[in-house]
Amino acid sequence: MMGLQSSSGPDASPAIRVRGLAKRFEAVRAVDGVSFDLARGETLALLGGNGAGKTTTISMLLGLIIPSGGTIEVLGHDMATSRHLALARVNFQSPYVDLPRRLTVRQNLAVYARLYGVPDVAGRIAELARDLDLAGFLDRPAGQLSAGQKTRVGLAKALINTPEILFLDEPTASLDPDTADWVRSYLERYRSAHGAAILLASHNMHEVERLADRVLMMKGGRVVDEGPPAALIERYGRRTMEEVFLAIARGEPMPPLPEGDAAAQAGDGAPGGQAGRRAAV
Ligand SMILES: Nc1ncnc2c1ncn2[C@@H]1O[C@H](COP(=O)(O)OP(=O)(O)OP(=O)(O)O)[C@@H](O)[C@H]1O
Repeated sequence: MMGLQSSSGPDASPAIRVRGLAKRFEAVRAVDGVSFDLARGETLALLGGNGAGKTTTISMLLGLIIPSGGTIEVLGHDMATSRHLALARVNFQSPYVDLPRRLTVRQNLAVYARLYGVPDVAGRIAELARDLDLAGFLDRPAGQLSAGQKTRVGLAKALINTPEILFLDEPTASLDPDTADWVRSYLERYRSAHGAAILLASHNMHEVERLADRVLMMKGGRVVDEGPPAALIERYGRRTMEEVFLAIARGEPMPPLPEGDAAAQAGDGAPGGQAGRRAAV
């Protein structure tokens, strides 16, 4: 059986592979040559100030916006030609998407479960209601929920098809610190139980430090730096990701390159990389 899983087949591919991704809105280069991989089981945070190009990037990964250039592979499928094969196996959560307000939480989840072809709809809803503590408002119209309850329902919707890639936009928005912490632990458990990859957009740097294996810093539609949060904090000589974020957003002077890195990374056309950072900032 091993032989069937060739190293170039869909199962060996990263969760996401993006090369030279670009999107122009008339004169605005919203995304301008972005390349990165998201490994299976990895959590990658997409960071950047307002207008950096995060939402446009995620929208292209979800097939909601057609790129002006570049390629996207999701779970080994080219999004330009076979996006339907990829989209059935991913899902997303965003506080900016409202569920139909008159349908109850249970009805909403059932609609999404059927759209994704979930085999045991009632069973999956019961499971998520237990995991995300929805039981108290499962039969209430979605329009009558508090902001924090809506966030949890949004997560349940995002997990309904047990996705292999989860796109999260501010997953703990409007949650009190205790519930936010609990949701983060739940996401970590979900990721390890299912080997799922997570692409996270968040302005909460504490959340990023806690959840992300790696961070992509975007500015002006380009990736200006990348690395694990601890490595970025060390390289920038700061104490937290919040301070790193501010340093990059404000274009503060870069720290010196670590010994040996300059030669190794100069001219490196690989995703991100210090050469790109120098050029882009
Ligand atoms: N439909 C559109 N038409 C024209 N310009 C757009 C459109 N969508 C986004 N832009 C522009 O593209 C750039 C990137 O926007 P994007 O929403 O991707 O940024 P973002 O990093 O998600 O920002 P935020 O943190 O504010 O959500 C911005 O300059 C924005 O004004």
